[in-house]
Amino acid sequence: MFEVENLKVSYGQSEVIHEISFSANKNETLAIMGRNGMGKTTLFKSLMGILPSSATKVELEGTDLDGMDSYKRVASGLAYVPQGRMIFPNLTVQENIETGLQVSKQKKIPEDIFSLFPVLHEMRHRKGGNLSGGQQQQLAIARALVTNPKVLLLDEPTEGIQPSIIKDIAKVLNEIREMREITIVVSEQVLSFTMDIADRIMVIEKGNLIHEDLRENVDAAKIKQYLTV
Ligand SMILES: Nc1ncnc2c1ncn2[C@@H]1O[C@H](COP(=O)(O)OP(=O)(O)OP(=O)(O)O)[C@@H](O)[C@H]1O
Repeated sequence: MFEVENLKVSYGQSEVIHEISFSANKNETLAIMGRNGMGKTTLFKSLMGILPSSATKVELEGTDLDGMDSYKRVASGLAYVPQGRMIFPNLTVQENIETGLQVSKQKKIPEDIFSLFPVLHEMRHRKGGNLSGGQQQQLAIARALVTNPKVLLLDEPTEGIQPSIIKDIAKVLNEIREMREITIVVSEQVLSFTMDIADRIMVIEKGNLIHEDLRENVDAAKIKQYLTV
């Protein structure tokens, strides 16, 4: 279980995340949806320890992550696929994935990574910068997965990706959850995508979680309203 209680994040004097609390179970996918500027990236960066925050609890399966450096959070089981993917354009696909291996202390990329992403195997000697947006997204997910996370955080994975490829990303995230039984927390603006992967959908607005539905009870019209300006 991944538990966050009363998380606050500020830029200088300006508080942009206001005492957010949520938890996500093992083998659960939670989507946090909201428009641009509502605080999704700030929330994820603070969970990774990239931005300072205060909370009464940030815990992963009993391990207290609050105040921990990013690299220790990764070693404790948190992995992050940032918005914009942030792969290394001048490293090959294989080298990009290998940067994640340092954490898991494995030497070789596990076989299941290439079974999940056959295209990355085909392209393993190409430079990351020469991949399409969808392929780069797969690469960023693969790089995060080789750290053997218990929780995978993905910040707007569909951004800038064409609709047919969005379906593939949804499929692979469902496969990952089935294979590894991990927790996935994804920030998104595309409801059709989150309906394909999420067990639960929350809405973030101006740094507050203001709405929550189980997928089977989703009021699509209401969520779409929150997502349109
Ligand atoms: N470095 C920063 N300094 C000051 N304010 C910031 C900074 N980064 C973001 N903000 C503000 O924090 C709020 C939340 O931004 P954030 O980027 O987390 O939103 P988001 O939901 O991820 O949006 P997007 O999808 O556009 O990235 C916004 O009001 C934004 O202007």
